[in-house]
Amino acid sequence: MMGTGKTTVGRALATKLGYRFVDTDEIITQVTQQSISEVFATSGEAAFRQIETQVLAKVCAYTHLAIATGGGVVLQRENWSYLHHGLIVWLDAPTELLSTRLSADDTRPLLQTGDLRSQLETILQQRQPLYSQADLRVVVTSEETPEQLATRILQEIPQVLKQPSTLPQS
Ligand SMILES: Nc1ncnc2c1ncn2[C@@H]1O[C@H](COP(=O)(O)OP(=O)(O)O)[C@@H](O)[C@H]1O
Ligand SMILES: O=C(O)C1=C[C@@H](OP(=O)(O)O)[C@@H](O)[C@H](O)C1
Ligand SMILES: [Mg+2]
Repeated sequence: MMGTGKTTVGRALATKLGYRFVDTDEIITQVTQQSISEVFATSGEAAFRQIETQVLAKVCAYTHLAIATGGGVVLQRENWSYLHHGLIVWLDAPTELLSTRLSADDTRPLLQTGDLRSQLETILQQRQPLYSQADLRVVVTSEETPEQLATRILQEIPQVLKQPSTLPQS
């Protein structure tokens, strides 16, 4: 979800792994030569989603790469086949924390109309079933730095790679 820290924590995670890092929004900004807000304003959300899918389709093929996506990447069914090239981490943060973080932020076009808190709640409610399809859910609180969160993600990844029930019996 927007504001949970995908861009910030994803970068920290890549550093810890010795991986490269890309953010799909940053690539979209580079290829369109427009900010995300400008893409939404001039071309609309549907066009943005098409570009996002094209970018994801390219970057998902790389190994040793941590990818931060936009929070709406879960909305397009075909994106899931690309996401599943890797391990999908869901940063799950309460709307209260998100609204504190994003109250002075005007870079997320979907949050620029109406009351921020209720917008976040509405979008989160719609997307929760999609986010819950991720491989790993990490609950975000205000207490941990991006580096601490990245460390915790690294600690939790082995548990989803080696589900006891899927291991061969010895
Ligand atoms: N663990 C954290 N602790 C404090 N602030 C954070 C943390 N993670 C992200 N932030 C801040 O929250 C805001 C949103 O983070 P960002 O990485 O852009 O989220 P996303 O990419 O999920 O929308 C930024 O201002 C960022 O600096
Ligand atoms: O959730 C969304 O629909 C969006 C999230 C944004 O990225 P972040 O999740 O990094 O804020 C960005 O892709 C765009 O504003 C749409
Ligand atoms: Mg981001």
